Amino acid sequence: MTASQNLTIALSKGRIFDETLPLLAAAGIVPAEDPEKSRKLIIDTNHPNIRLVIVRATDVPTYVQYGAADLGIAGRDVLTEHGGDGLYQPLDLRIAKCRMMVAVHKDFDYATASRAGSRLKVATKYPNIAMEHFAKKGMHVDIIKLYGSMELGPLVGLSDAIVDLVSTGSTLKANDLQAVEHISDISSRLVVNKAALKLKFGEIQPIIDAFRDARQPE
Ligand SMILES: Nc1ncnc2c1ncn2[C@@H]1O[C@H](COP(=O)(O)OP(=O)(O)OP(=O)(O)O)[C@@H](O)[C@H]1O
Ligand SMILES: O=P(O)(O)OC[C@H]1O[C@H](OP(=O)(O)OP(=O)(O)O)[C@H](O)[C@@H]1O
Repeated sequence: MTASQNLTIALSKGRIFDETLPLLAAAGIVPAEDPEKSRKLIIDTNHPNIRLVIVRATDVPTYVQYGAADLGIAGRDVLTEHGGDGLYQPLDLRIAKCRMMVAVHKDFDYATASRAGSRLKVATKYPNIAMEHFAKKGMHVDIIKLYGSMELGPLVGLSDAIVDLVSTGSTLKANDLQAVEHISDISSRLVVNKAALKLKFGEIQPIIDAFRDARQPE
């Protein structure tokens, strides 16, 4: 019998970690620590050869692409912005579900602004997704790249619109914004380094199978 190979799984703290815990459990993997309580970036598990690395959500594809992690879990938003080079995406895990939307201040006349051929200023953390969306509509936009709190953009005159994630809608509502266009449905996916899948197939495939069986129905 050959010894099991080491596996590294990249996860982000917060909702992805929380929603991944039941899937990990279904694969028999239990983290030794809670990353919310620990400052450690490498978390051991009940398997001596499986460890978790805790990284920013937007960095998960990069760790997996370069093979610093064999597997990772990332939102479709993050994967689309990254481009997906070097990544095998076998499974939609149906977690961290939300929608990518265009939103504006509730008093802003978006219908007119988007028709008149005027340039629209759009603040977003997702410049590629936003560019593609407005290009398809034939609209000219100036993209302003932000790293968070996009909802502030229209309130302080930084932008006319935002492209951001919406779940309950309460962040938009609390900031007098409204969604005007749906760009795409978002959920998180399992991503696997393509070389690791070949070299560590015996370790990785059972995890893919366990996640597939344990995910919520559509
Ligand atoms: N309100 C939400 N409801 C459900 N899923 C969400 C929501 N906001 C974001 N997500 C999904 O969860 C993923 C992780 O979001 P999270 O808030 O943990 O990281 P982040 O703060 O967006 O990323 P980073 O730390 O890299 O800036 C996102 O990429 C998206 O796919
Ligand atoms: O429609 P809602 O249920 O209000 O959710 C939408 C909010 O969720 C996300 O932010 P998040 O909570 O991840 O904060 P962060 O981007 O600062 O991490 C997103 O960027 C919105 O601001």
